[in-house]
Order: sequence, then structure tokens, then C-alpha cells
Amino acid sequence: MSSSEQKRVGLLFGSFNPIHIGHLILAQHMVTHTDLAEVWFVVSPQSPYKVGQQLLPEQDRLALVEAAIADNPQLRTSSVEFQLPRPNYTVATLDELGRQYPQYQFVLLMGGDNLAGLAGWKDTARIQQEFDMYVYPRPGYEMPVEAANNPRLRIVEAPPLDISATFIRESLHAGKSIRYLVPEAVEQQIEANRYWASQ
Ligand SMILES: Nc1ncnc2c1ncn2[C@@H]1O[C@H](COP(=O)(O)OP(=O)(O)OP(=O)(O)O)[C@@H](O)[C@H]1O
Ligand SMILES: O=C(O)c1ccc[n+]([C@@H]2O[C@H](COP(=O)([O-])O)[C@@H](O)[C@H]2O)c1
Repeated sequence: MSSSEQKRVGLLFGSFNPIHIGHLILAQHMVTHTDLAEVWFVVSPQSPYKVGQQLLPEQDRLALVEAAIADNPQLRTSSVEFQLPRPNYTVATLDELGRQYPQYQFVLLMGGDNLAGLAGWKDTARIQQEFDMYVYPRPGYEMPVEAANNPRLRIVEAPPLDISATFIRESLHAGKSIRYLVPEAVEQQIEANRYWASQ
């Protein structure tokens, strides 16, 4: 199959601790306004940049992502990293997905904050050579100047959203509502399980 015939699938890697509408709007924007047929949310049990941080167990984070996208056929979850060594280096996951799905062409999706840290990732040069990357602007993060020199990188102009999982966890710790910051099904699941509850 030639590369022009392959289905293009966007991969949004993240801790999703928890998933929020920033992730969902990013994914939907990419599926609607680019050549991607699908976006997969790849839940990372352990980001190399979050070692030592308290994270909800990965199965619970995955369940929240599944609840968030259940009614959207263009969005999917992937738990491929659950079986891979930790911390989860994205290059290893991309190799594994390439082995499992040779029929797809994968594109990396990320927010501007992750692009700013990309130079410090494992095998950055190989990732940049082998994969197209679509970047969604994130308030507070300038696009690095080197980004302009990468022919495989595309900055997708999209409405910026100043929403983070950190803010959601802090709101829950403080006993504040997270209504509209996450889908209703996610809010209900968080409440029912008292994730990040104040006491
Ligand atoms: N509001 C947003 N705008 C653009 N990109 C975002 C936004 N929120 C998350 N992303 C992107 O989604 C991916 C996964 O992010 P992650 O799961 O770390 O969420 P987060 O909100 O940044 O979490 P935390 O606040 O816990 O660090 C990253 O590529 C990140 O850049
Ligand atoms: O491969 C790396 O070196 C690497 C370094 C930092 C982050 N990542 C991945 O980037 C994704 C978002 O990470 P984070 O820390 O913003 O939640 C997550 O899937 C991490 O595994 C990957």
C-alpha cells in the first residue's frame, strides 16, 4: 500500500489525569480540519516528565477517556503503553504501534507545551524524521523557533483553550465544581469515585 493510500491516524499521547475539554476540542479540531481520519488517545501510565507525581491508576484514567469519547466514532482510546516498559518513551510506543498497525500512517498530535519540551525526549531526531506532527497552540507557551525548521511540523491554527488537568484536580481538591470543564459522564464518574475529592 503506498503512503498516499494509507489511513492517517492522529495520536494524542497524554497522562489524561483527568481528560478534559481541552484534549477533546484539540482532538475534534484535528479530525475536522486536517486530513486525519481518526484520533487515538494514547493513555500513558507513566510519563517520563511526571515521575514521582501522584497519578490516578492508569485503568481509571483510561475509563474516564472511554466515557468522554464513547459517542464519537472518530475518536478512540489506546492502552498500548500499559504493556510497555516504564516510564513510557513515546518513541518505543510509536515503534510498537507501527508493528501492530502497518496499514496506518500515524501523525503525532500535541499542544504547544509538549512541543516546547520535545527537544529533551528520547530519540527526538528520529521521531521528527519519521513522523508528521500537528501542534495545537497552548496559552502561555511560545512555539519554539526551531519548529519553523522542521518541514514535517504543522502548527494548526485553532482557538486556544486555557484549561489543564492541573486546574481540574485543584478545583476538586478545593471542593469546587468542574462542570463543563469535562464531559458530564466524566464528571459523574469522578464524583461517584471521589477522585481528587477534598476529604
Ligand atoms: N488546553 C490545552 N491546549 C492545547 N493542548 C493541550 C491542552 N491540554 C492538554 N493539551 C495537550 O494534550 C496532551 C496531553 O496532555 P496532559 O494529559 O499532560 O494534560 P494537561 O492538562 O497538560 O495535564 P497536567 O495539567 O496534569 O500537566 C499534551 O500534548 C498537551 O500539550
Ligand atoms: O518520549 C519521551 O522522552 C517523553 C518525554 C516526556 C513526555 N512524553 C510523553 O508525552 C505525553 C504527555 O506527557 P505529559 O508529561 O505532558 O503528561 C505522555 O504520553 C508522555 O509519555 C514522552
